[in-house]
Amino acid sequence: MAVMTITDAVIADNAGYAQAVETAVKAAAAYYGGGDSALDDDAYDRLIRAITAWETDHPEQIVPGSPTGKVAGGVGQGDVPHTQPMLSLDNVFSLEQFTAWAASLERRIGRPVQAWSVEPKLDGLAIAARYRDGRLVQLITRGNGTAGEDVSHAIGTLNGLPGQLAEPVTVEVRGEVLMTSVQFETALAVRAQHGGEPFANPRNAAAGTLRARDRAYRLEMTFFGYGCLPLPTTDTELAERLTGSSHSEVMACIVGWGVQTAAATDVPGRTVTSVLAVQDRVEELAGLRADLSFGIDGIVIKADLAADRQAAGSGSRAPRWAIAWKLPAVEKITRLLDVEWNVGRTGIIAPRAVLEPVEIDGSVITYATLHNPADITRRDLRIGDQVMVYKAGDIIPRIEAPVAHLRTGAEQPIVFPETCPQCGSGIDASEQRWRCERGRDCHLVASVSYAVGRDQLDIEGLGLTRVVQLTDAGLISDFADLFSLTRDALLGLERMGPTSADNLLAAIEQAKARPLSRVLCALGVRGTGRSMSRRVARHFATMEAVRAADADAMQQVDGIGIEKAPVIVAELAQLAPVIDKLIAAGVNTTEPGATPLAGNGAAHTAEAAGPLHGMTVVVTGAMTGPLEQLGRNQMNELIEQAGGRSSSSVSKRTSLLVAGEGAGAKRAKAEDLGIRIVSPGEFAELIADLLP
Ligand SMILES: NC(=O)c1ccc[n+]([C@@H]2O[C@H](COP(=O)([O-])OP(=O)(O)OC[C@H]3O[C@@H](n4cnc5c(N)ncnc54)[C@H](O)[C@@H]3O)[C@@H](O)[C@H]2O)c1
Ligand SMILES: [Zn+2]
Repeated sequence: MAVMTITDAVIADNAGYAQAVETAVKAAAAYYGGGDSALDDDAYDRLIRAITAWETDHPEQIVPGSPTGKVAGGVGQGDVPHTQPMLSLDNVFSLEQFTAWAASLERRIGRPVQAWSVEPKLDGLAIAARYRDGRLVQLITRGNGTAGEDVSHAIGTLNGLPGQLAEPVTVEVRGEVLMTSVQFETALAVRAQHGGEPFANPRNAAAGTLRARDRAYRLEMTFFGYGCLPLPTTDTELAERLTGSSHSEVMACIVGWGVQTAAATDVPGRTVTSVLAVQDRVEELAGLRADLSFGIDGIVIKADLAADRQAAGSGSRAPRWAIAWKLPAVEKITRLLDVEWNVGRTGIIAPRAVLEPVEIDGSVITYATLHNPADITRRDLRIGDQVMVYKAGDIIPRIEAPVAHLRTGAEQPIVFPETCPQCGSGIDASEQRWRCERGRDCHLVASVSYAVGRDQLDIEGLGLTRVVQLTDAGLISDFADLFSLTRDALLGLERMGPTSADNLLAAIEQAKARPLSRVLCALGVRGTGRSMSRRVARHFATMEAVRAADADAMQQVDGIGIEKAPVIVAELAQLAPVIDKLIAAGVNTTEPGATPLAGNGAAHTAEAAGPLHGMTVVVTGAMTGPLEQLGRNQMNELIEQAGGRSSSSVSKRTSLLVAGEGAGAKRAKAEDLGIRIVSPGEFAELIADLLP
């Protein structure tokens, strides 16, 4: 199990100390008060460790408001006195630390601890529930440990804490209030309906909900008991039974009365008799953490026997007979940079959050799942939000919710797609999970639409609707099948008359003559867009040479590195059936202007002699004259055929700017940098040989 390794911030001087105390107190007040803390637990704990370190070295400078050594950082409030203090817990982070703590406890009580009770440390907030004659009469928060707030208004909203016990006993049950993930999602939805800000995480939602008095809505929470003690009016026999029994016996007793405990979960408390057995159980619980429907932030280990607990006693902040073995933090705050919409194999359109990289439990997280669009709406998520991200074990990281109070006003709404982001078809939004109307054919429609696009094979008359029609009719299973479409097959399609069919066939026929670079681009090899396809085509000159290239040969192409090369080679191999079909259909397999070299397979291109040899050329503004009809991609093709390199941004390395009408910022920048600027007309003369 991971030991905490993150180095803590170091406080440099007294002013830094004062600042740290202020930050920590503010965070704790928000944390325990049900507001949003600006810090995640990990950041808070590191701050506290830094403050503690400073105070150890400068005991004379400790300020009275310091959060260290106090229950709830000293910020808890309330006017209902506790019968016995409700304390914090001391922490350990490793087996060594736990062993040392256990040894010191055994030294203190003067005998070995015979039994340890090992329970999950539920990540919610502590509450005392007072029962009189079996009826739940009062709920009190932990507050400052000595007195808490009366939150009896929450009676009836806590699953697992019955209004009436099975026996008419007078007792105080203590336990944790939290929200399960289902309760949290419901809370977010209800809150959004009422125009409230989202809760940052389940713990925050529980804290806020427990203390809220006059909300127009009620939210359900969950209670797990982990302690029980007598009240002053408890009858003597029961009082003695409670104080004289082992912790595990008391737990069994409250379960019998109808109170829910961790025994009802996948992580029940266990009693074990050795430190090593404690460690085993801790590891087991840690392994189960990711799959739980509620948060745990550690494991609580208690001396089970009443005699051991009494002998150990308590300090002012924490009992000496119990310890929290903390697990690594699985929740961090980071920024939501963007939302991507990915289409899965079956056409499911799933949003995915792009995050400012953040380290959680040893791995760097850059993406998080958002499941479905309703998830986003429920959370009122916005681009730029600070968000609480959760990642435990092997689960996919998820965004719990935004930390709404950290908003600056610069956050932007998340734009939902109106058509399928992969193929452009309609979206079926009737269910929670959106789906492309093409379902499993989405990828086919997308890849064919891409292949026939203007910058690839440029087949006129093959818009999305036609591609969908051909796909739905089962006439194509990849874009190469287009070249074997028959007139009869086309005529069988709806809204396809003889003229349209002939036009389409003619357009397809024309596409067979496209240069190799266009054909390569149409294949849609990952990581190779238009300009990379041109470079590959010019380098190898023929499809045969491209296919014969291994990773080493592929790496000779300008811009293809050691990582990309094998990926391209592998993808081309996978596309072999499609390429074979293209060749069989008579599609052109050569690049004009490039001639293949024997030997190393690299082509000898005309570029050495080209008029733009060695130049980096940028095009901006509207083209006129002989270049008027050319799109950017075609301009770039020309530049590269002329031996130059095309680029989209002006920098010191730019050799030439072709500035058409309406050229603005790029022109100004080129002027600043003293770069040569030509008009479209001048440029056309420069490359006149290459123009048709
Ligand atoms: N993010 C913030 O700004 C911020 C501010 C303050 C505190 N915190 C976090 O709160 C924690 C410390 O606060 P704390 O004193 O509330 O908790 P603690 O870690 O000292 O533990 C004591 C609490 O554990 C809970 N608990 C859960 N399961 C239990 C079990 N089986 N038996 C007994 N107790 C159990 C009880 O509520 C009890 O009050 C730290 O981890 C800190 O990161 C965060
Ligand atoms: Zn689609």
